[in-house]
Amino acid sequence: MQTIRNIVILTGAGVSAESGIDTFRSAGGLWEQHRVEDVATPEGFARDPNLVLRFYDMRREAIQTKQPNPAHEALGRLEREWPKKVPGGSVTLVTQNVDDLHERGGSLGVIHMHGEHLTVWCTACDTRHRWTGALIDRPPCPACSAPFLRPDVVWFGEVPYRMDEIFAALSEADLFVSIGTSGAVYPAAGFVRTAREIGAATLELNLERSQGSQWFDETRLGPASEVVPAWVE
Ligand SMILES: CC(C)NC(=O)[C@H](Cc1c[nH]c2ccccc12)NC(=O)[C@H](CCCC/N=C(/NCCC(=O)O)S[C@H]1O[C@H](COP(=O)(O)OP(=O)(O)OC[C@H]2O[C@@H](n3cnc4c(N)ncnc43)[C@H](O)[C@@H]2O)[C@@H](O)[C@H]1O)NC(=O)OCc1ccccc1
Repeated sequence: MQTIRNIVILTGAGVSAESGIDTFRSAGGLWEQHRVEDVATPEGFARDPNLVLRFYDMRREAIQTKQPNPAHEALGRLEREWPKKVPGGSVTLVTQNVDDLHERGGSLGVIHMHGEHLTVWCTACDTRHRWTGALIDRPPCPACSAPFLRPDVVWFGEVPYRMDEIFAALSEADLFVSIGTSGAVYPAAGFVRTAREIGAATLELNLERSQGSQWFDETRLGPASEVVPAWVE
């Protein structure tokens, strides 16, 4: 039995579903209400910036009324307890989510590979800042005062954030765990195969089988608020 020291965890929208945040591909999900190419691509933003800014202002407002659930809290606990239990051991939490529920659930150093809704990006002076107000009102950039702030999220066709850190953690992983993701979006959906290639054990915790289930040693089905605390305990 391989000793587990370094754990890499990837989460998706499913970990926040029970906090009342829409997932993307489920019935009535975000991608049913909005065309991806209109609201989550640089081309869509160029075509109709107001539509995109309203879409992210709406999501940001909704997310701020939500609370972390037992899945977020259990992952926060794991991150704190694991190094005590396994000296030198590590937990790296990578999320595709732009919400801050992992942080409010007690996780530190979360890698938001697709960005965060609480930061904004000035496309005039290429600086990032804490979100201050609805972007539809074109608030001035705190650094250059230009009115060109956009959501600090990774749109389709854009390069995800902190990929080198993610691949460095994957290359050291003994265990890769995927939670609440459909495995539909790359490069995140490819991490399980990278983990397998370097010999890590792979575990999927999800409500239903995903597009990547065949790549996992084990899949445990159920709501994240139940299967994640059960796995952490
Ligand atoms: C659609 C797909 C085919 N297209 C892509 O993957 C594209 C193109 C592409 C690249 N490589 C490829 C290879 C093959 C094919 C296509 C590609 N990828 C890109 O463009 C990426 C950028 C993609 C990022 C796009 N931005 C998002 N989000 C931010 C904005 C925003 O949030 O608005 S993606 C967005 O959608 C994805 C949604 O997926 P999930 O989170 O999984 O959510 P979903 O609703 O689909 O599923 C929910 C799951 O939870 C489960 N669930 C539900 N409730 C619960 C519950 N209660 N408990 C447990 N589980 C639950 C469900 O069963 C389900 O399985 C997330 O990634 C999310 O961040 N960029 C890139 O590749 O750049 C180059 C590159 C690559 C590598 C290195 C350098 C350069």
